[in-house]
Amino acid sequence: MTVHHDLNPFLQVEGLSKTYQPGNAAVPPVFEHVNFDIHQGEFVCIIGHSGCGKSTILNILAGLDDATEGYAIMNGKQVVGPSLERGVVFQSHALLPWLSALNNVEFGVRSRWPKKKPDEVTAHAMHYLDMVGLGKAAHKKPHELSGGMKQRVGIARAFAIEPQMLLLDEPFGALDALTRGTIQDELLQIVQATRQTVFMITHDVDEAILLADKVLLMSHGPRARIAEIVEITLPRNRTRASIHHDPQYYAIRNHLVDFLVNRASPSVTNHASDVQQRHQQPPVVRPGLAALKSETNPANIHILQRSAP
Ligand SMILES: Nc1ncnc2c1ncn2[C@@H]1O[C@H](COP(=O)(O)OP(=O)(O)OP(=O)(O)O)[C@@H](O)[C@H]1O
Repeated sequence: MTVHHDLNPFLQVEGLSKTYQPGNAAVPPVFEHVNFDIHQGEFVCIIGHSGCGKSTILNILAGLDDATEGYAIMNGKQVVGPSLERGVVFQSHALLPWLSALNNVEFGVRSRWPKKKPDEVTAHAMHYLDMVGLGKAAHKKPHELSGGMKQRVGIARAFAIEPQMLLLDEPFGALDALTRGTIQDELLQIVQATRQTVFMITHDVDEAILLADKVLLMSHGPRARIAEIVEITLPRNRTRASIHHDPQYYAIRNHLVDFLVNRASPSVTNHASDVQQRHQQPPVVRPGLAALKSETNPANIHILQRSAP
């Protein structure tokens, strides 16, 4: 787990709110007072019930939608409009159907570096296709690829432009469980190799624990908020096969599921003024470390020893 001490986060989201009918007081904002930071190289997941505004937040970070209030500052500049500095992958792969997998990735690479020579563009694109295990399928057209392979091409294309920030909107949502697991492993390896900064929406608690440094938990809308930030304190060398054996795993998993099932309704006990709330950072919790402490607590070790056969 990397501990970040820099005071200037790479991405700073401050007082963000979205109202679809700003002039109509009867229509409350979808979300409000959304504050969080993302540091360079961090992988951040956001989880919350359907309709709380996750995709809207991602689209605002991508520059594809505008906030009603508040702003996002990336690398010292306010996010306004789309940019190749931010790569986006949606649930549907959005490949150009008449181009091969390689040509689809090359298309992104050429847009990002128009002066790159053709053989450099190809080598660069192949490097990322190899990373997602598609080197051999590089010349196939999208209709010749499975759903999982198409999504891999989309991921290769997004990583290949080496954006400052990658925004993933449920990229594996439409895939079967087996394919999803394989691509999660690949993504984990790529992220560990590139230290790419990622903001990802997922509905899958296990996916979030596997991939994220921290998970933003969103309360229900309307007036949804980031209710809590959960630090995933598991060591970074995670694998899908071994993660369940870590004593922290179930504590973190239970914490996330408990939030979604029991605690996602907005709190009515926040007495801070509207202005205070607009700048209030969500509490940060580390349920994994609490589990580790209780494991090393002499009282618990005693119980474990007594109950051993
Ligand atoms: N163009 C629009 N006009 C009016 N309301 C909208 C518009 N787009 C989204 N909304 C509403 O804003 C809310 C948030 O939508 P959003 O897609 O961001 O939620 P989400 O958390 O990503 O949902 P899901 O998990 O189902 O994808 C929803 O209640 C939705 O109906």
